[in-house]
Amino acid sequence: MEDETTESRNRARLAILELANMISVPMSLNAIVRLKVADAIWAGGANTPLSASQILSLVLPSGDPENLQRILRMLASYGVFEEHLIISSSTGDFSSSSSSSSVIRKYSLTQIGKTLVTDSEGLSYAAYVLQHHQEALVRAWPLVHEAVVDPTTEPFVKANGEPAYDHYGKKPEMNGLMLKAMSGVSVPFMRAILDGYDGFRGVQRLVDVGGSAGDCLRMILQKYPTTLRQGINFDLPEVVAKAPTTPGVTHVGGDMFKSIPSGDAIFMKVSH
Ligand SMILES: C[S@@+](CC[C@H](N)C(=O)[O-])C[C@H]1O[C@@H](n2cnc3c(N)ncnc32)[C@H](O)[C@@H]1O
Repeated sequence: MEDETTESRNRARLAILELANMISVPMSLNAIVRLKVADAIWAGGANTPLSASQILSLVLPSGDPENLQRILRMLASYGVFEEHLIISSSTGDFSSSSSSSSVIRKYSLTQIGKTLVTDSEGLSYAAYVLQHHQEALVRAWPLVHEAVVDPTTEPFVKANGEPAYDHYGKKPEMNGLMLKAMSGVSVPFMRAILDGYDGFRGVQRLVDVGGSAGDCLRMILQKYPTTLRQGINFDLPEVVAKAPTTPGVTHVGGDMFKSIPSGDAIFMKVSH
């Protein structure tokens, strides 16, 4: 039998513990999004390193800075924040020790952290984080093994009694969050695509199947204002009912499994 004390065996034990506790990472991310920490640190571009106490004073009337610091440290280890250790002679900050010279931990945003900052259009990846950790989805995760035991009913349905999009459609707050999450992810993605891709050149009537709020079509229309005459944003009726009015974009509600509108070109983009 293999030696139980070998280095590789010890590494494996640590790895399985880390995997078992992995849920703490997205849940911490969810917490800092709910607390709006990224916008507080960013402060219009300042991105000045702040202590947990300083961040807390910006986001809540009161709270526990030590617990916030635990979350910040955890996410710093995953590259969301940069931790700055500041040597101070004496402060009232909880994060410093009582000795005459102590260390204060401060946090700024990394490139990853900046994806959570609300931009001038009111968008960021924050809604995507929240969308992925809303209760209905979280309820389904412990049932993933059921997809193996009985694949006829997906875990989401077992947990919530109906398929995800039926569920979203009945809950305006989930529907709204889904629209915001998709816009937050798709606008920067589409900007990057359109920088180097010109496959929509010459298309006059373009259909986006599952187009959500219609952001992708809006951006394509902006790139081809003279040739692209009509964008058809096709999505579920509840979704297009909430989509903003956009010049050149016609919102059409329906079920893509039944039929989709015709066009010179039809595209479909998933968020990831
Ligand atoms: C992952 S989102 C992608 C949204 C958008 N294409 C983007 O990339 O930002 C999937 C979209 O498909 C839509 N959808 C789901 N089932 C659909 C159906 N049966 N018919 C039409 N649209 C559907 C959802 O409402 C949602 O807007």
